[in-house]
Amino acid sequence: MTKESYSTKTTANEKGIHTDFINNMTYGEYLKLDQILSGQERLSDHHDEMLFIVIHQVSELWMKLILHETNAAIHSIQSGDMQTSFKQLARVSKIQSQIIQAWDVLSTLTPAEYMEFRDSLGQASGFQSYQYRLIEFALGYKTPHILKIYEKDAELHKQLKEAYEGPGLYDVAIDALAEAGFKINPEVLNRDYSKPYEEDDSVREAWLTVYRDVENYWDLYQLAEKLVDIEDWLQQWRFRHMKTVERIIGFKVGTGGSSGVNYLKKVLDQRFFPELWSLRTEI
Ligand code: HEM
Ligand SMILES: N[C@@H](CC(=O)c1ccccc1NC=O)C(=O)O
Repeated sequence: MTKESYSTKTTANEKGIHTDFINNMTYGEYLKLDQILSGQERLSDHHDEMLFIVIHQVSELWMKLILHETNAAIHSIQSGDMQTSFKQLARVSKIQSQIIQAWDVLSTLTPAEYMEFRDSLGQASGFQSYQYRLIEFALGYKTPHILKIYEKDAELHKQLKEAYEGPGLYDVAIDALAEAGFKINPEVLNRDYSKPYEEDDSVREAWLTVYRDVENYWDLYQLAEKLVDIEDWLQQWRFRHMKTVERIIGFKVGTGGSSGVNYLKKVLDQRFFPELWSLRTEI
């Protein structure tokens, strides 16, 4: 052994080992494909259960990126970096338009095929998707009973509670209105983020001015339209979910214990950024 190679060996610290691993790393190792591709375990031996699992997993992966971008956008807005937030929020909308395509694939599942493996799902339901709830919270949409679903898992419950009690995208957008000099009701500015948001006249008036005087409030206008895009896509996702469910299980009750399609129809009435919609009637 030469002195040189000996010395590299003995001085090989963690960084060296890490570099060595990266240099020899394969595509599959980097993407952890062993982990990802070993997670499609059908509980029935039904051919179509694979479709059902993959659609959900793909949707959850996209949700992970939506959360990553939305939380980053919240930070960007808080630090006054509007341009960066526009880029992040535009990406969220594009992802949403991708996820919606999944309903077309799932609609190829016939009602009879689904009924052949539905029993294997037990009481599991999309109702329990914690990433979906984290997205709702990040958008500022809070419903009091939701956290109860996760009470049995202390760590998950803690993570959700933190997001539930923190400011959402709409809260920081309203702060940006105040920052720009708009008179916003102090009760809104100091509100308890864990309470469902209630429409407010001062917020609607501020957005109205932004929409009427776009040239002077270009950043805020762009921010508002990005939020409208996101709510619009989310409602489209909800609508396609509801219609796909009706197409596949009709009006059967849900595995999660809800009334099924009628519950999903009711959820469609809930709004995220109410003033951004109501102002349009007044313009
Ligand atoms: C055959 C396909 C599907 C059927 C029959 C179905 C059915 C249902 C039903 C009946 C509910 C109401 C809760 C319950 O009682 O279970 C629900 C909720 C939900 N599902 Fe699905 N679903 C399907 C596919 C999907 C997919 C692909 C996703 C994507 C991740 C998804 C995500 C959700 C979410 C997030 C909720 C909660 C909605 C809310 O509370 O606002 N579902 N689903
Ligand atoms: N709630 C559905 C079951 C269901 O769709 C589901 C079951 C397990 C994992 C994800 C699911 N997807 C969305 O709700 C049903 O009532 O058939």
